[in-house]
Amino acid sequence: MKNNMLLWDETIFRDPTVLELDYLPEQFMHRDSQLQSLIYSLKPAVKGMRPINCLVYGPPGTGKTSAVLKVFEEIETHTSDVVLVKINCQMDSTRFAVVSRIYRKLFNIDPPSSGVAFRKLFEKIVLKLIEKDKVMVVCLDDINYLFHGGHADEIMYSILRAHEQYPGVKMGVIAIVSDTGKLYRFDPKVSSVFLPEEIEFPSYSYDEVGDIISSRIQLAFYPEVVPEEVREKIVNYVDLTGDLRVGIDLLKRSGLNAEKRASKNISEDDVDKAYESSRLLHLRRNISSLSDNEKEILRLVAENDEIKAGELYELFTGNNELGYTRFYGLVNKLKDSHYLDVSFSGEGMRGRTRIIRLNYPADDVIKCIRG
Ligand SMILES: Nc1ncnc2c1ncn2[C@@H]1O[C@H](COP(=O)(O)OP(=O)(O)OP(=O)(O)O)[C@@H](O)[C@H]1O
Repeated sequence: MKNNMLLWDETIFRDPTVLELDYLPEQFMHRDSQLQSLIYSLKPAVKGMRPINCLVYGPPGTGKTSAVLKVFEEIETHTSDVVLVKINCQMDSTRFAVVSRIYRKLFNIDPPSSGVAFRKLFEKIVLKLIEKDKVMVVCLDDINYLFHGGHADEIMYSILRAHEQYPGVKMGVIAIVSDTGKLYRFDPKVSSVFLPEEIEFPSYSYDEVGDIISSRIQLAFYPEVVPEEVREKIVNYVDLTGDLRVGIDLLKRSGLNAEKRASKNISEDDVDKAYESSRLLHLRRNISSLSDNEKEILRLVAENDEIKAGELYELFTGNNELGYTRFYGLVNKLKDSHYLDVSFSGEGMRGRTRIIRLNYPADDVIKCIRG
C-alpha cells in the first residue's frame, strides 16, 4: 500500500469532537472586548445584584452564543448563587416553551405538561428565586424566532418587570439577535424597561477567520493533514458567507471525504465537494428564521427568475391579504438582509418599475425553504 494511504483503522482526526457545533473552544480569539462587556454586565449578578441586561447582535456564526456560554462557564466556577439559563429560541419558540425550560433548570424536573398557565409557572420560578436568594440570568438565544408570534415581547416583559410584582426578585436578560441589519423591534412597553448594554459582534476579518480556522485545524487533525492551500481555500469559503460555522462544517466534511478516499491528507477537491453541503447550512439556517410571508415572497421570486414588484404583489396576494405597504416593507427587509436585489427599470406607468431578483441560486433557496 502507498504510504500516503490510510490503513483501514487509521484516522486523520486527532480530536473530532472539536469539529462538533456544540464544542465550546477553550481559546476564544478576537472577541476580547465583547467578552469584557459581557463580564461587566454580569458581574453584579455574582455579587448578588440584578445584572445589566444585554443585547448581543451580529450576523450568524460570529461567536455570539459561544461568548455568552464562555462567560456562563466562568461564572459557574465562582458561584452557584446565579442561575444561568440559555434558551435556544429556535427550538423553544413559544413563551410556554421558554418558561418550561427555565423551570427545568431551576427545579431540575419537568414542569406539569398541561393545565398550567404561563403565569403560574412563571410565579413558581420567581418565588423560588426569592426564597433561595438567587439571581437568574436568562439568555434568549436567537430571539428572532420569538418575534413572529409576539412571544418575544411577552417574555421580555414578564422577566424585566417581574420585580414590580414580586419585590426582591433579581432577573436579567441577555437577548441574542442573529441579524445583520438590526431588524428587530420590541414593543414600547418592553423598550421602556429594556435599556441594554449593546454588544456588537461584527463579522470576522479575513485574517481573524484565518487564525480561528488554523487553531481549530491544529486541535482537530494530526500534523500535515491540512496543507496550506487547503486551509486557505476553507478560509476563502468562510469569507464568502461570513459564517464560521461553514468553516468548521467544511473541516469536518472534507476530512471525512479524505478518509473516504483513504488519503492521509485533505485535498482541494475534498473541500469543494464538502462545500456543496456546507454552503446550504448557512442559507438554510438564515431562511428558517424568516416569517412565512417572507419565505413566500422568496419562493415566488425564486420561481420567477426576475419579477416586477407589482407582478410579485399580485402573485403574493393570490393567497394572502397583506396590503401593498406591508408587502413592500417585507421586500425591503429581504433586500436589507441581502436575499433580494431590487433595481429600477426605465419602463412602467410612472417611468420607474422595480425589478426584483434573488441574490442566491434559485434552486438553493427553494431547497432551503422546504427545510
Ligand atoms: N472567536 C472564536 N474562536 C473560536 N471559535 C469561534 C469563535 N467565534 C466563533 N467560533 C465558532 O464558530 C461557531 C459559531 O459560533 P456561535 O454559534 O457562537 O455563533 P453565533 O454568532 O451565536 O451564531 P448564530 O447567530 O447563527 O447563532 C461555533 O462552533 C464556535 O465554536
